[in-house]
This record gives sequence, structure tokens and C-alpha cells, in this order.
Amino acid sequence: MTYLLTAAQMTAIEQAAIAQGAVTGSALMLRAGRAVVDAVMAQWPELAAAGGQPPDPRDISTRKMGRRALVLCGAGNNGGDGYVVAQILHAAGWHVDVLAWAGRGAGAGAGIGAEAPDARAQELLWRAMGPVQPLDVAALQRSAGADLCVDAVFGTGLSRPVAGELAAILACLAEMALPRLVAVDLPSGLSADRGLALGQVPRAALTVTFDSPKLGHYLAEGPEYCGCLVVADIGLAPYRDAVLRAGPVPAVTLVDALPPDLIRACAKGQGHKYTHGHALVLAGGSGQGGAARLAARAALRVGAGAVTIACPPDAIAENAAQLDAIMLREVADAAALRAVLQDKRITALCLGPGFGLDARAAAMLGLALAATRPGPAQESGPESGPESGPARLVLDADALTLLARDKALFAALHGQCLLTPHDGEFARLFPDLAEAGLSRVAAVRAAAQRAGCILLRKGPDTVIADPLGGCTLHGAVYARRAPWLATAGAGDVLAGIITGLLARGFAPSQAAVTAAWLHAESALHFGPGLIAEDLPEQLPAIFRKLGL
Ligand SMILES: NC(=O)C1=CN([C@@H]2O[C@H](COP(=O)(O)OP(=O)(O)OC[C@H]3O[C@@H](n4cnc5c(N)ncnc54)[C@H](OP(=O)(O)O)[C@@H]3O)[C@@H](O)[C@H]2O)[C@@H](O)CC1
Ligand SMILES: [K+]
Repeated sequence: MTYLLTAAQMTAIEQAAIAQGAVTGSALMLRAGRAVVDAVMAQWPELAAAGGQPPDPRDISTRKMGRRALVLCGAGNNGGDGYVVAQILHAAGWHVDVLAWAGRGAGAGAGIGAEAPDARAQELLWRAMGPVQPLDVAALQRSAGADLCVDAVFGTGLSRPVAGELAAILACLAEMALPRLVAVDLPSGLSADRGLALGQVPRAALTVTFDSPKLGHYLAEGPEYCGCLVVADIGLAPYRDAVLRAGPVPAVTLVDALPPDLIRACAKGQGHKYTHGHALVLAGGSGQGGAARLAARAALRVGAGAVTIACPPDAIAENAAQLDAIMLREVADAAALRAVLQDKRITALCLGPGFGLDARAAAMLGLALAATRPGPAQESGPESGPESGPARLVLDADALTLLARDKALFAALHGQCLLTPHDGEFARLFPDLAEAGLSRVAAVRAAAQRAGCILLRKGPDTVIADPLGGCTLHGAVYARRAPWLATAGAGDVLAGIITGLLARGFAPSQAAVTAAWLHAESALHFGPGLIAEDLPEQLPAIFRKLGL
């Protein structure tokens, strides 16, 4: 399992390891610096050929020999990692220029640049090998042309927007657009917890972080600035779980691969069609049926045994002309829906895609929120047992707008509901949380708690949270980058995949995680030119690839 850590969690893990006498801060810094150099050499093997004897960096003639690196160091431990990188490259025969920000100290050129004790120790070790020049715009501009630039100005310790001369320095570095810029831990100026640029952030070609990725590597603008992301093991894994377990809220986990239990759950056992659930997708009036049909097709492809579209009388002809395996029921109003729901084989409902915003839609949403279904133990057959609970509902698109408009509907949400807002819908539903300056993770957690159900906020950084604070992130970024997912109807397909999984018996949180992964995987499998209709058609090949 991959965790996405906050800066505070990373520090707590590091401190726990140090407190137990397992390692020193200085040793961790050496491991971090070594990891950066290893990742650089793996990323650009041509640099590994530099070799040679360590040159005297004070001798300008040696600059013509071998490779040149420019290392930019801040006053904290991120800068300390930079001094370690400088030492290793120097020992490997590189010519290394170090520019350091003096922090609140006397001035990097004059004396000590680093303030953090471990970083200061590394700075002194470096000074035995070569000089430290003050980091300013002019020095930066003079140093253009190095084979490699190491950004070790700020890491997880960035605590506020970058201003003044430092802002000018980072802006200059960003403008230089160096092809081999490696960011130590984080591109300087990127917030570790939120993925927001706190100033102009130089875009790295490679970012090397330690132990676990941080939230900022995956949220918001983070991936744009990080380039390739390498996560280096620096020996903290044995302390991580205990620290995270002791935290006030569960740590955020990254869904970069579908966990084995969810892959197994996707497999279909023997049985008849109703063994695998029956999904009901509620559609709107004539001419509005495309979104519901996309959702229904996705629900069927993901393995629901049966899928029915329920639509008003005027939309029957349109839908009938376009459906084969998907069944069709005329449902004029809430009373008709009540009658349809007498069929206890219906195990999940989808409301929202093309649903409409009129009184009929609002009444049907109210009815669906109050509907009950047989308990999980009875779901394999039409005969309901005595146990029953609220029906599993996916609420998307128009259903979210109806919830935002009507407090009574919102108050009827329950633990078997799953809301799938995009950013605009999220802001309509939770205007205070959207504007509170919270991180995406904090906002979605608070929203899930308020709604009392699973919340999936869609985007390249899809965040899924439950009311107890459990939180996962699916990033359609880095190796899973799928920009062609931004296409009309893709959200309807996601709602349909979730509905199909709920109908099959997945718990809401499992359905959300599985669907987010399958949805992005479908886009990756199809590739450029994708339209929403293509998404459900990739599922068979993906299931085969998963070994089902
Ligand atoms: N945790 C681990 O396991 C390991 C961590 N390691 C490394 O340590 C790094 C974290 O080190 P860190 O905590 O010293 O923070 P870092 O990013 O160097 O910055 C702190 C300095 O920046 C300053 N400052 C902040 N914001 C500012 C602003 N806007 N404008 C101006 N100044 C600002 C702040 O000053 P202050 O806020 O006190 O005024 C302070 O001087 C981490 O990213 C990783 O590389 C590895 O060595 C080994 C394992
Ligand atoms: K950095």
C-alpha cells in the first residue's frame, strides 16, 4: 500500500526512527542525497559516464573536463540533501557549483548558509571540497549551461508563500527551463500538503522524494511541476505504519494499482443473472437519454447481471431504439418508481445522468433515498429476508444539483449513498468547504462527514472519502496520465461503473475505489481519441489483463 503523506506525517516518521535510536538525521540525509544521485544516473545514464578524478573546483580550467552540476541549497534540511549531492558528484569527478541561500544567517558567501544542524554539518563537509557562493539571480544566470541542476532550496519545510528575493530566484530558475532540473523531495515553492504553487515554481524533469510520496506530488498542480517522480527508500518503512496508526485521522492511500482483494471481487462466480445484481438507472425525458444509456452500458459491462433504464413515457421510443441487452421500463413518476422498486432483485440505483431537475425528478430522488433493499445476506436471491437497509444509490450530475437545492433531500442521505461531484458540483453542494481554503483532501473529508456517505470528487486527482475520515486518492497522473478522459459523458460512465459494482454487492467505498481505477485504466487502454462510448468497451480486455 502506498501512503500519500503530509509534511507533518513525514517528520513524525523521521522523528520516530531517530527517537528509537534506529538512525540519525545525518544518516538519513546521506541516504537521501545518495538516492537523488542514483535516480539522476538512472534517469540520464549518459551522465553516469562522467567519471574521472575529483577536480579542484577553484580551478576554472577544470570546468572543461567532465560534467558540471549546479546545486542550489536552501537553509533547511532540503539544502542539506543538496550539500550531500554536491559531495557525491564531486567525488565522482564532476565540477560542482554550489549556490546557497543564507536564510537568516550572516550570508552564504561569508560563512554558514545552512541553519538546520545536520544541513550545516553537510555544508561544512562540502566547504572542504569547494566554495559556496550566495544564491541570487545574477549568480543563477551566470551558471546556466550546467549538465545538471539540483533544486534543494525548499522541501517539506516550505511554510508560507515565497516572497522577495527568493521569489525572484525561483522565477528566474523557472524561466531558465533547464532540461535536467532535479528537485530534491519537492520542486521548490510547491506545497507538500496541497500541491499548490506558493510562488513561481521551477518545473523539474525529475523529482526524487523519500520514503513515500507526499500529497503535494499528486494533488492539484503538483504533478505538472514534478516531471518524473521517484520515491526512494531511505529505511523508514518499519516506523511508518505505527506513526500513521497513531495519527488523528487515517493516512491517505494512493490507488495506483487495484488491490488484490478488489481484483478478486471483480471476478464473477457461478450463478444466474440476478446473482450478480440488477442495476436500475433512472433517465430523464425525450432527448436526454444519452447520459443514462452511457451509465447503464457501463453498469452492464462491469458485470451487473441485469440493467434496466427507467424513463418517462415520452422517452420510451428513443431509448427502445438504442437498447438491446439493457431493459427498459416506463416510470412516469415517483408512484411508478415505488411500484418498480417492489422488485427486490434491484440492488442498486443510479440517479443523475440526464435525470432532469423538475419536480418529478426531485420526488423520485426523495423516494429513492427512502427506499430499502434486502440486507446483504439476502442479496443473492429475489426473496428478501427480514433484514433490510437503505438502497445503494449513486447520485451524480442532476441529482447533486437537486441535493444542493433542497436541504430535506440532503438530510435524507445515508451510508449507502455515493456522491460523485466534479469540482463545480462540489462547490454547489458544499460552498463553504470549497471556499474555505482547505486542501482538496480536507474538503472532501469534511464533505463526506457532513453528507454521511462516500464522496468521490472527480478530477485528475480524484479524492474518495468516507464519513470516518478514510481517504484514498486516484491520480490520473504520471504513468496513469489520461488527459483524454476529459470528454463529454466520461462522468456518466464512471457513475455507471460504480452502480454496476454496487449492484454486484461491492460496499460503497470499494465500489468507488474500484471504479475510479477501472475508469482511468479504460482511458489508458484506449488512448488518444477516446470518447465516452469507448470507455465501457475496454472493460473486457482490462478484466482479462487482471486475470479474471
Ligand atoms: N523528513 C525526513 O525523513 C527527511 C528529510 N530530509 C530533507 O529535509 C527536508 C525538510 O527539511 P526542513 O524541515 O528543514 O525544511 P526545508 O524544506 O529545508 O525548508 C526549511 C527552511 O525554509 C524556510 N522557509 C520555509 N518557507 C519559507 C518561505 N516561504 N520563504 C523563505 N523561507 C522559508 C524555513 O525558515 P523559517 O520558516 O524557519 O523561517 C527553513 O529555513 C525534506 O524536504 C528533505 O529534503 C532528508 O534530509 C532526510 C529525511
Ligand atoms: K527542492
